[in-house]
Amino acid sequence: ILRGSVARPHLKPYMASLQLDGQHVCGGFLIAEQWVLSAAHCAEETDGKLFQVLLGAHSLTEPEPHKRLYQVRAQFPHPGSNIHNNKDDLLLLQLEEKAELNADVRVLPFQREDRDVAADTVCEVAGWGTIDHSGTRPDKLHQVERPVISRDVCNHRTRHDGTVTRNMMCTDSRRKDTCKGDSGGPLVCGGVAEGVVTAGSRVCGNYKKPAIYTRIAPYAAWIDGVMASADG
Ligand SMILES: NCc1cccc(NC(=O)c2cccc3[nH]c(C(N)=O)cc23)c1
Repeated sequence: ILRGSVARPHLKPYMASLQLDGQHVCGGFLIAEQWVLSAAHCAEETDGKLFQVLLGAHSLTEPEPHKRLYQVRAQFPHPGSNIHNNKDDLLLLQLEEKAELNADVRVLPFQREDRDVAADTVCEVAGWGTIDHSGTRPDKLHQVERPVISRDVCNHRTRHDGTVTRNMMCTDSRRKDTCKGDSGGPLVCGGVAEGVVTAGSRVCGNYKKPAIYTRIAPYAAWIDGVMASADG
């Protein structure tokens, strides 16, 4: 998160850190007791290894009362996701067991109504992604508030030039923005997850390249289907 602030500890109890060999790779969030939603791009360079999911954390390194690292039973990238574009950039992770819910570990509801969030709506996004252009990685969760911009503005020739589909949404990226390692985290508007951070053009903090999110509502049926089929 560029030019945001350290989040209030444990006030985003749905946040997950997707880790490999103890290193934070991407964000994610708890959508059900045994399920985390993130971005498919996060699993691209993992060489087939499964993530571990850290829940209940504020600091990535310090001991905290409800912090716990969960093993992942299975990962389900959306079948339409691919390395060449941002389409269907969603990843479902089934935890090895149900997460123990408490004050620091909570499920976040996601939007099921497929209707665009109005432009200028101020939403918030959090993550353990890089916090400056030197690539400094924070120990503590950061957050930032960002206004939604219309798909037409985001698709302008000088911005994302028509590549933002109806299944995506954008927020203004002037100065304050998401960045490397924030992918997979939720864009939360009015207490509901409306989008999932995607790296998009990978650019951070440049107003010419607004942040792009995969809208969740269009994928509600896919999410329900995977959870139902895997839970048995
Ligand atoms: N503001 C939009 C936004 C949201 C989330 C992430 C990103 N930016 C990256 O993720 C990124 C940035 C720079 C080098 C990079 N190399 C790689 C990589 N996977 O090798 C990713 C990146 C941008």
